[in-house]
Amino acid sequence: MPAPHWPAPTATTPVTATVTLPGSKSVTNRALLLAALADGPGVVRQALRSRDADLMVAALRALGTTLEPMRESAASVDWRVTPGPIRGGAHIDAGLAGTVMRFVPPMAALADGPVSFDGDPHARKRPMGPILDALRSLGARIDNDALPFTISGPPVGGEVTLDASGSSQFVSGLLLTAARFEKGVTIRHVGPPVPSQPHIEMTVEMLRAAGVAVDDGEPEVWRVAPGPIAARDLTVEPDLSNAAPFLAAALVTGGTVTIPAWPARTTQPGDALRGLLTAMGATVTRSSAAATPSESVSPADSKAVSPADSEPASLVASEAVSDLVVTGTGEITGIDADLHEVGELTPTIAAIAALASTPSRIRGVSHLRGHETDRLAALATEINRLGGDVEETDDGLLIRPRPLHGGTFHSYDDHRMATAGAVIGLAVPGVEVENIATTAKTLPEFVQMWAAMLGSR
Ligand SMILES: O=C(O)C1=C[C@@H](OP(=O)(O)O)[C@@H](O)[C@H](O)C1
Ligand SMILES: C=C(OP(=O)(O)O)C(=O)O
Repeated sequence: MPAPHWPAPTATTPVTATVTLPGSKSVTNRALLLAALADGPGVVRQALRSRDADLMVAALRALGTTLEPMRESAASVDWRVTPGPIRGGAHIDAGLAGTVMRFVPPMAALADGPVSFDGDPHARKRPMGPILDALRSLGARIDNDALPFTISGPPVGGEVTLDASGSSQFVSGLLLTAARFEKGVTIRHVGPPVPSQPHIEMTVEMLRAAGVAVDDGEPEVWRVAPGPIAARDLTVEPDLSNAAPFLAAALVTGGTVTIPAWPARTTQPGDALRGLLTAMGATVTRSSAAATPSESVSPADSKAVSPADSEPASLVASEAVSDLVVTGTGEITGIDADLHEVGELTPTIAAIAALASTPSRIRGVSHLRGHETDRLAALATEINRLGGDVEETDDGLLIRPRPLHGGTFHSYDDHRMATAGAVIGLAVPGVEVENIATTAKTLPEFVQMWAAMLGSR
């Protein structure tokens, strides 16, 4: 029997809360994969625990990597990762995780036997063609153009041309394993612009921090020399994209939300929230003040690893962090924004825009049709179901102000749709989110954290 819909809590007063977020999905899954490919045992601290991260852990174990928890809590875990010979004969469940279905196949191609992949029903619809074709031209054999498929190798590497306009993960996936291919890999993108550039920068930075030579000097070309990937001890930053719905609550309720440990410098696209929320009427500041314990919201775990007791930070981990403080007035201004580089923020920005007093236009995100669901269609359908006025365009959404009413907000198994419903529910009584449990993809404790933010625990 399906779980009952989640009645999204309405905020009756301005929210005042400090919200501590677990680790970034994108950094966690890159760090684990690189550790599995490294030249010796390494450590990944404050790794996220979530469905996508669990799927990555299971995939790496199936391929012969040993992952042992050194310290764990409900929301995060410090992993000791010991690489092993890459084992064939494995079956990998990618779930609905882009980082598993695009990052693991290049590693699996190096296994000593065939490796099969499958995922959730919708995962079979997510674009895979360009990365599978690229792996073929580098020497792998693959029996399909999407999930499910079986891959065998080994690929020797070399030069490949692909169209990565559908997903930056095609580039990141090849880059992460490229140094382990005999000839390395040169990737040349041909086609409309590649989205999510910060995620590619994240990949390049993490590779360089592991001693891999990456030349990205020529636009849309990435060259990775063959060589070892150094084992590291790194600490994962908090997930700034998952900060989005919580920070949205400050705008929607005219309150203040503080996120501790916001990195001074990061490749996470969530950092763009500072500018986006300012444009929508928030005041955004950084402060080094410690969180007030009584107001603090963190995933329910008494043993949580706090950034303060972690080991020395790596390049990717924050060398300097501060609190990010977002304050709203309750009045929201619409926005005209190209979210091409930060597409995963779109559902939250659209939810805030649906509550604004002026129209919004979101552009540059046609690739969102290949995400967990067609996010443009899903956002338009669900906001309009609540009485909204949202129009899909070729590459985005037009969102015009209109009073909303309660009703069911479908999540389409998309964590960011579910949290978008929660944001709207803050201001609109009677919103019920279908399948709120899908937030487990990247933030299993979303419901508890949301309730705690609203002061109802
Ligand atoms: O590499 C990554 O970790 C990600 C890249 C982006 O994918 P797309 O380029 O497909 O949007 C982003 O949307 C996704 O959530 C995570
Ligand atoms: C697009 C997303 O995820 P994935 O890594 O599965 O592509 C996302 O988290 O918004």
